[in-house]
Amino acid sequence: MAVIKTEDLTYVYGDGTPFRKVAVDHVNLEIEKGDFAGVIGHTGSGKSTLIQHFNGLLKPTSGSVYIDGERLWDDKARLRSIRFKVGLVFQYPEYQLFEETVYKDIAFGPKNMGLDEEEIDRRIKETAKLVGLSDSVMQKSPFELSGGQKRRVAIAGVMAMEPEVLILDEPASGLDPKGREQILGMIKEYHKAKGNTVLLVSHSMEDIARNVNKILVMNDSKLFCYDDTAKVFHRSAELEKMGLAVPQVTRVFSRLKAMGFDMGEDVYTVKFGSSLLLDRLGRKSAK
Ligand SMILES: Nc1ncnc2c1ncn2[C@@H]1O[C@H](COP(=O)(O)OP(=O)(O)OP(=O)(O)O)[C@@H](O)[C@H]1O
Repeated sequence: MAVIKTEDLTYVYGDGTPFRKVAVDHVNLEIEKGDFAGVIGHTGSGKSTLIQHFNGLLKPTSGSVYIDGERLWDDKARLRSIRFKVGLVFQYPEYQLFEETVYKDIAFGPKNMGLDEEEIDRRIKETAKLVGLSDSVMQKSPFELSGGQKRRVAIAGVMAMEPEVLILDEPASGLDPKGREQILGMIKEYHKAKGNTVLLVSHSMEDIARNVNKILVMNDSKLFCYDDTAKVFHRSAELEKMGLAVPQVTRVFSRLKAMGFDMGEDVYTVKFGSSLLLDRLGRKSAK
């Protein structure tokens, strides 16, 4: 069974006003348990509006959202437990840190879930390790930390709730290249360790290509596709028409393919690095 399913999901901002805007338009989607998916689309294509339906932050104007087969909004009292099941990390989550210590900040979500102290402590230690926060940092004020570290704390706070689905809206935005790598690497590690469903909204095709195995493309409020990374990058001409730059390495491989160098499917899974390219070219020219 799909962990997230939508049926004709539609959301309209400002309905009945002159500012009416259909932000999500009849989206039918099934996301399987364990998928690690990138959500891409140009600015204003509906990515954030779509994901905010998955934990009941937004109520569909029409259509339905199911989490683990349960239709959201049928029973409002159940929404709280859905929010524990589907963790949402907003852009710049570090602005929401407020506790005196890093430890207390990460503990906030698990405490709200009503877990006992021992379980909270176990989760905090496990999550801190996963996101690379050392013991010495745990009793510091989050405000003493660097920007990248603050973001780790904020993300760890949601991870410690052990949601079945973790959704992150632009988790690397505003960080320098090293910081981006670290945050994305840590999310990849989390997925590997937990096997939970992870959705990563990003403007950067390079970030997406290197990390996920599925891609959801939004275009003009509609779902363009939800498919394996390799298959989506195969549609590079259509993506470019939508203003979505295909990662450079993929583009190079596409051009080489058009020139008669057939390097097979795996190049679209974006195994970065010139060694692969040289290896493939070497093998081709040796034939
Ligand atoms: N609160 C709001 N009120 C009115 N219109 C909104 C609101 N939030 C978003 N919109 C509009 O809905 C459409 C979809 O916005 P959304 O933020 O979901 O897109 P996005 O793909 O996440 O964009 P970005 O990549 O810039 O974050 C856009 O046209 C946007 O202007």
